[in-house]
Amino acid sequence: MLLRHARSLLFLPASNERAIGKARGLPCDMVILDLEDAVPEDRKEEARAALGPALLEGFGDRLVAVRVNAVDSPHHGADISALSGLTPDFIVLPKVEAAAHAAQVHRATGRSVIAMIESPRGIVEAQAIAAEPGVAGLFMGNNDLRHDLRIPLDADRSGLMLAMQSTILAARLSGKAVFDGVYNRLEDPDGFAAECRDGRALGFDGKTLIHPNQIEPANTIFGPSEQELANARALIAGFSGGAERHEGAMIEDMHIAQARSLLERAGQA
Ligand SMILES: CC(C)(COP(=O)(O)OP(=O)(O)OC[C@H]1O[C@@H](n2cnc3c(N)ncnc32)[C@H](O)[C@@H]1OP(=O)(O)O)[C@@H](O)C(=O)NCCC(=O)NCCSC(=O)C[C@H](O)C(=O)O
Ligand SMILES: [Mg+2]
Repeated sequence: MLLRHARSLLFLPASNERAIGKARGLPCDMVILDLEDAVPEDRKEEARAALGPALLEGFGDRLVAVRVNAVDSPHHGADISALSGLTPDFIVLPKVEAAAHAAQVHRATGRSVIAMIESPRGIVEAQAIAAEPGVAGLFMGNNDLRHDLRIPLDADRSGLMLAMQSTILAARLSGKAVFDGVYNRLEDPDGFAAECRDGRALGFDGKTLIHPNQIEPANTIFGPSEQELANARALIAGFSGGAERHEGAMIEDMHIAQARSLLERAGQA
């Protein structure tokens, strides 16, 4: 699967053997083995040691990533050493504030990097980070961002809008994939679905997740839906060029291109 086609990207602590086993049967598009915030200090070594067996057994046709600790963390060096000889599809690098940080990790691991944008400096540098050749995509880190921007955890996302749109803009300028941040409330399916719809409407390709019960709704909402696919097929079938009327709206070449990428995403191009 291409990174930009991923809808559901599930984090789990690399120290959680049960969650690793469970992920192999879940319908997520990417599994992210976390060495950073989901792993307590006294289990970092155990988490690193779990990477080899987990990656060796693999996760079927799901994309696989490892999130290391940030470049300025005391754990970063040991994380990079633990990756020697391992070949996850991507390295997720948190708290990226300079393109050079991502380039450094790409050089050290030989893997494509997904850079997390989760600080004011990261937002300001997002265009340079996304343009770095070793960077395949960007993740929003809205929890860290709320902390740095002093946005209360229970406030809506209006205070994050500039940051999210700047990150999407940066990714698109360089033709990279970009994914929405996690939703923390595990027992609020309506709130989760609303945030997925909001994320898709903003332009994110998919959503990072923290729990199995978030996968199906993310897959559905980042879809595309059967109705959207039917509309796309009808649009392409009826189009002969220039500006035309289609079901009461003007369509032009770019609408056909958009319809084709929807079909491509659904494997129906
Ligand atoms: C959030 C959790 C700690 C909740 O755990 P728990 O209450 O134990 O979950 P459940 O009892 O509901 O679990 C039911 C079964 O599902 C499995 N499970 C749970 N979570 C996962 C998962 N993420 N992946 C795979 N499987 C999972 C349990 O093992 C149960 O299975 P079974 O026993 O067989 O029935 C927990 O969900 C969790 O740890 N989630 C991931 C947390 C994480 O990785 N956090 C880091 C990413 S968040 C982030 O990046 C923030 C960002 O940096 C920012 O700044 O915004
Ligand atoms: Mg974070």
